[in-house]
Amino acid sequence: MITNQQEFLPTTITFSNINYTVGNEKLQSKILPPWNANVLSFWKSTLHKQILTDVSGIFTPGMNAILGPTGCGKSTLLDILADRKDRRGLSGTVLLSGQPRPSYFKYAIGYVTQDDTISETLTVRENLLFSANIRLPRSINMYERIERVDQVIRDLDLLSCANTLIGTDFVRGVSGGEKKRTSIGMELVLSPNILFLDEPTTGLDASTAQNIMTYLYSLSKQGRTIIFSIHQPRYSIFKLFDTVLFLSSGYNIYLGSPLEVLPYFASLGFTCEEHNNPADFVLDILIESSTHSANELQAAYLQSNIAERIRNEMQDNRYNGLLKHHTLPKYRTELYYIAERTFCNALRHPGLVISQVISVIIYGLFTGLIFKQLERTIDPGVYNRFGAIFFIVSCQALSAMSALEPLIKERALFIHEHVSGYYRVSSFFLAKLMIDLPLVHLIPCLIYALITYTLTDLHRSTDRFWFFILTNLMAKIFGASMCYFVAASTASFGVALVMVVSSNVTMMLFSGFLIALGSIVPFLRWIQWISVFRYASNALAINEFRNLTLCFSSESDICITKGEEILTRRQIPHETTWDLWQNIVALSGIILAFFLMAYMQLLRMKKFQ
Ligand SMILES: Nc1ncnc2c1ncn2[C@@H]1O[C@H](COP(=O)(O)OP(=O)(O)OP(=O)(O)O)[C@@H](O)[C@H]1O
Repeated sequence: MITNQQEFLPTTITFSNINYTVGNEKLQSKILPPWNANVLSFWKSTLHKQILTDVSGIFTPGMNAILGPTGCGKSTLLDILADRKDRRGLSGTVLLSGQPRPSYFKYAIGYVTQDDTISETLTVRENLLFSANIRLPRSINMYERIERVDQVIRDLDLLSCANTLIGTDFVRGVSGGEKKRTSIGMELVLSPNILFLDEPTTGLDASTAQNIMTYLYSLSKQGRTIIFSIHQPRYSIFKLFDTVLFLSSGYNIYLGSPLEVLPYFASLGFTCEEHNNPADFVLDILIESSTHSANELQAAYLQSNIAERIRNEMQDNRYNGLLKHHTLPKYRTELYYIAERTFCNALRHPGLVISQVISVIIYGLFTGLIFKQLERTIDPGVYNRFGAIFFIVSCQALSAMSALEPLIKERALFIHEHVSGYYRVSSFFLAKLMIDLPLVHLIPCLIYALITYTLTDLHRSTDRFWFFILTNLMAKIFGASMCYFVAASTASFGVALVMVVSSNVTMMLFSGFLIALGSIVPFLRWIQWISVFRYASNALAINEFRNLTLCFSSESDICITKGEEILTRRQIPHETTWDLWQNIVALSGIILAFFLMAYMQLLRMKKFQ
């Protein structure tokens, strides 16, 4: 139970004439008459749609529930009140205790998402500590933060699972209820006056849902304003509410005390059967009502005494509680905590690090066995050496793709934390590069490169060895940089896979190893200049064939062909040192461009939902 009886200055959220539309009205009027909307179903999401219509009301300290049938606009209204919606298509005003919301509003409130966006590879305590460390002001020292986290753990009854991982696809973690309570705890360490929750009971069994709502009720009794959307609450939950707002097709049908719900609907001619749950009773009415009657129900409500009382309360400005100013922590503190979390994440993700290491060992041995005997002959030695080079480069660049799925999964977490003002984008990005790149990419890359170099009969010398390692690293980092960019650009794994595979296949075609570049139609030849496979393979080819003497056959001792001649025949420039290093410079440029584009995409990522 709640032991921290901190009192909060009562804070209200007043909203007037909220209208919200999505899509393009012009597009609808122009496109629909000549075309059938069903045929153009893929355009439907961009067609004009009114989601909320003239929604007004006030939420005061206590339990404020937004109810209604599915798709009626509950989450949309919640996001608008929490300042998480794109302002395009939005009109009306939202006030915080009678004043415009400050710019840091969304960073100073608590917002719990429906699908519990928390780090799955951390324990309950580690997640809470991360939130406390990164979001609490500098004036609160480490001991106080730990004390606050312990307090939240006790309050949320999470002691028994405090050191349990949240859980991934591979590792069973906490239960659904414990995960939801951890999500709430992530916000409570901030001790916010206002807490928004999007469907906090969805997916939970009846007793867990009851526990969560009872806990929220006790929080509201501390003076907090708790605002949440909810689906079909049981009566035992419904009676915990102080204010209920019923929405139907985006119209507010009722806003007021839950105690007055039944008398109000009775006055409209809807009689509730004895022992029926009032929430179920109203939801049944709303499910049966069409948009047209939702409009009429809103008009009836606006003329009621209850609506009149709410309007007076909205004018009243009885409460004046505001939010504490939100400040970001020092850059290096932020970087430290994100890097620490990324490190745990990488180590505890067996699907990534361990499987990567095992697969590169197996693949390294396989490559080594296949290309074990690289004869110093023109035929098949030259052919096999080029094959080995191209294969090694392809393995390095393509194996980075295994990081794509975890990166896409992490996207939702990044968006939630970014929107909630946990950290700067640059510190998130830098921490990922500092930790993920070596752990997830560079170590497997080095293992693969060392095994293949040891087992194959590639041209050996100290200089050649180091250059081989460098080129392998560049190919791998390129693969990783492309995955970062793609994961930052799309939320769909399928689309990401298509983007990565098609770009790599195109670059492979223009490597000069599958088809002579001069044979390709001239207007497509420019692609060779952005082909990472061409630069990396050329670099390794020069490394291999320079100063290599080749014989006519294994049995022959006539060894007069120089490796340089082979390079000339393949039109690979190799005369000067720059000819070799220009490939590394080009690779660095392409890698840098992908990292920059990934960073820009993260910056551009929607701050709204
Ligand atoms: N960007 C958008 N483009 C098109 N339609 C949208 C968009 N955002 C919301 N909608 C539509 O607006 C309506 C309200 O959505 P919202 O998510 O707010 O409903 P909800 O009441 O929370 O539903 P549920 O209870 O099922 O979560 C839905 O019909 C939804 O499809």
